[in-house]
Amino acid sequence: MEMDSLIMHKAEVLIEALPYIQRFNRKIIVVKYGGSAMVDEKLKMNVIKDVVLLKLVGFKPIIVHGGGKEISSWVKKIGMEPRFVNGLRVTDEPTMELAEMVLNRVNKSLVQLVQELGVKAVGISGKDGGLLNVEKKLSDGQDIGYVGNIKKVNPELLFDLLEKDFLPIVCPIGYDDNFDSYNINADDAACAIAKAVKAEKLAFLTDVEGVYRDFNDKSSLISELTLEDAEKFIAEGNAGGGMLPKLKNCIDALQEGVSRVHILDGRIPHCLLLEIFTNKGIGTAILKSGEERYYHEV
Ligand SMILES: Nc1ncnc2c1ncn2[C@@H]1O[C@H](COP(=O)(O)OP(=O)(O)O)[C@@H](O)[C@H]1O
Ligand SMILES: CC(=O)N[C@@H](CCC(=O)OP(=O)(O)O)C(=O)O
Repeated sequence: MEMDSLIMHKAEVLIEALPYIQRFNRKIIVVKYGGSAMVDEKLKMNVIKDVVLLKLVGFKPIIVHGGGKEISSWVKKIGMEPRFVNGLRVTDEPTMELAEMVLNRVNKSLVQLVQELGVKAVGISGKDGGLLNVEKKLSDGQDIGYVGNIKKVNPELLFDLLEKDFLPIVCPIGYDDNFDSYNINADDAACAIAKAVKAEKLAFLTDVEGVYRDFNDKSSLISELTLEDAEKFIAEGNAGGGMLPKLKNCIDALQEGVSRVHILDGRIPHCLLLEIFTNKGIGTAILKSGEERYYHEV
């Protein structure tokens, strides 16, 4: 591209972003950053740069992160075999201890990256300020150990942090009423937090392009799903593995007041910016019927 047209193109990209910047000004965006999209430091930095940019242009982002892959690798290191039932980790006492250590470590590594970029971040778990109050979760009646079902969210601490211009980074560990520690699926934590703070947007960053109509056919990526489509998709058995809890959480979030939910490929550099600031968007958007995906007003 010629120098002049390159500069012009850059200006056009910024202008295209304008309605989105206006639309989301001072609005809360919850970004669920999955462990499967944390494969290397460069990728992590790209994701964090996007979130920092969102913050600096006036959005109020909250990161809720996972770290499932890293927990599994540490479980193996201590000679145990990771076990999952319906996408949830079977969490005995040693696994609980390890999961909390690993998630706290991931948490502080994200805090560091944000702060290296000059934005103030505070890393907390669901224990802090009573953010996530849980009860023991059973999976199809089966005892899967210290896995938490979120009973109540107390978002006060998050509002205080946002008010003081901090970027909150939350790891999915919580207490029950007896102050026993529980491991929470990070998608569940992100959804519960997005509902409690009435987020404008909830974006799941994962390791697939989005939702495929047929998981074995990579050309069947769905760019938009209505709530009803998503319910039908699940009922027909098309969502397996980790996508099932993710889609259920998407439906729950939309029904409980979150305006837009997205499933994005966190391995694509700057996937968040591409989704939020361009008229093309990427990944899968789950919308209420009649809602438009893009904003055009200036
Ligand atoms: N129809 C589908 N479309 C996309 N992904 C699917 C589908 N069905 C099952 N999956 C699985 O869901 C996974 C994403 O969920 P998960 O592994 O829990 O990610 P994360 O760690 O980001 O939460 C994908 O890697 C894929 O294997
Ligand atoms: C109960 C349960 O399954 N907890 C998850 C918490 C981390 C998580 O959800 O991480 P991802 O988002 O990277 O999958 C786990 O132990 O793996």
